[in-house]
Amino acid sequence: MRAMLLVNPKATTTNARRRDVLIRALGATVELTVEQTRYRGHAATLAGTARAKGYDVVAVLGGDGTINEAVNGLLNAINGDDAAHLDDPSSGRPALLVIPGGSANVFARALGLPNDPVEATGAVLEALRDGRRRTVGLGQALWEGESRYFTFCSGMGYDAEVVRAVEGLRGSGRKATPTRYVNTALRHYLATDKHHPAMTLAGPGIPAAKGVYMAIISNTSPWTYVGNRPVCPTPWAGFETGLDLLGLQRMGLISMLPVIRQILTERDSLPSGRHLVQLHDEPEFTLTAERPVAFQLDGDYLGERESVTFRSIPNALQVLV
Ligand SMILES: Nc1ncnc2c1ncn2[C@@H]1O[C@H](COP(=O)(O)OP(=O)(O)OP(=O)(O)O)[C@@H](O)[C@H]1O
Repeated sequence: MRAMLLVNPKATTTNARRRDVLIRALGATVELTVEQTRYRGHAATLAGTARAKGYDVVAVLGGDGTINEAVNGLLNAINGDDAAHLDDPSSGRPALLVIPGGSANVFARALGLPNDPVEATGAVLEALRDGRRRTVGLGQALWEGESRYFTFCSGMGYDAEVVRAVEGLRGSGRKATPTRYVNTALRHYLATDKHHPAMTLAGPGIPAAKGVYMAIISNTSPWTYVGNRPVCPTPWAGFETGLDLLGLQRMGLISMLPVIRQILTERDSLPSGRHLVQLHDEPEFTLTAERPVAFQLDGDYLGERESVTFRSIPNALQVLV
């Protein structure tokens, strides 16, 4: 079995020692090629090359950003995606293996992997030896002739504004810790527009919902973690179903506090409240905005957009887990 390991040396919790331990462990089980990412987007190119060269596995040591790039490289194949037309498209692409090396590691943890890289390495090695695979669906966002796949979430509005603000802080050298996200979210709440909702949600078979301030689009649950606590605005979302959505039509504290309390409490029922828009297991929907709205995907800020379509891509990848 041939595997390409992509290491992002700049990811928050990745270091040379962890990388070397992992290389030794994986190298004893598979024929291993190791590549370090050198710039933004490099993981996509490397994963695309791995697929073109017929590798069986693409392994990633890094955070959710690097995993997102690798997944996009695997699906946007260099010579076109000939797997999309297979009954099971995942079987025509290298399998994915992830070892958490970022700050939040949402994708890895949502798959049930331990957040500790050493323990996670043990778990994925076992999966590799036993051939244990899980087929997962992905989300795809499409806007203005562009598109990108996402593994766990996308968002428009306030949450994307917070992602943008945290990215700004990281640009000035500060790390993205859970505390920093929470503090930035609280500070930014004072600045976000709470009086002029910009978005309308619509889709095939979905009644139009107007006046949406922010929307979280999920391919799995949890949406994120604050430390060890899972945050679940869309508790029914899963890798094996279509996309879920939670939209907020009120941004005042009286409306938001009960919702925040509910999504921070582990529960199987959907959040309840009068000004919520919720979708479960949908193949496609579109958010259109009266003015450009902040947009994020797997925690990566992607600018301001006026219309984004979200599509579920079933059976997209096999993950060794
Ligand atoms: N050599 C590099 N130098 C600078 N940036 C890089 C390099 N290699 C990859 N990147 C970029 O770093 C970004 C962040 O990496 P990654 O997501 O792996 O770690 P993280 O940000 O610590 O984790 P998380 O996404 O969980 O917060 C990615 O978008 C990737 O494009």
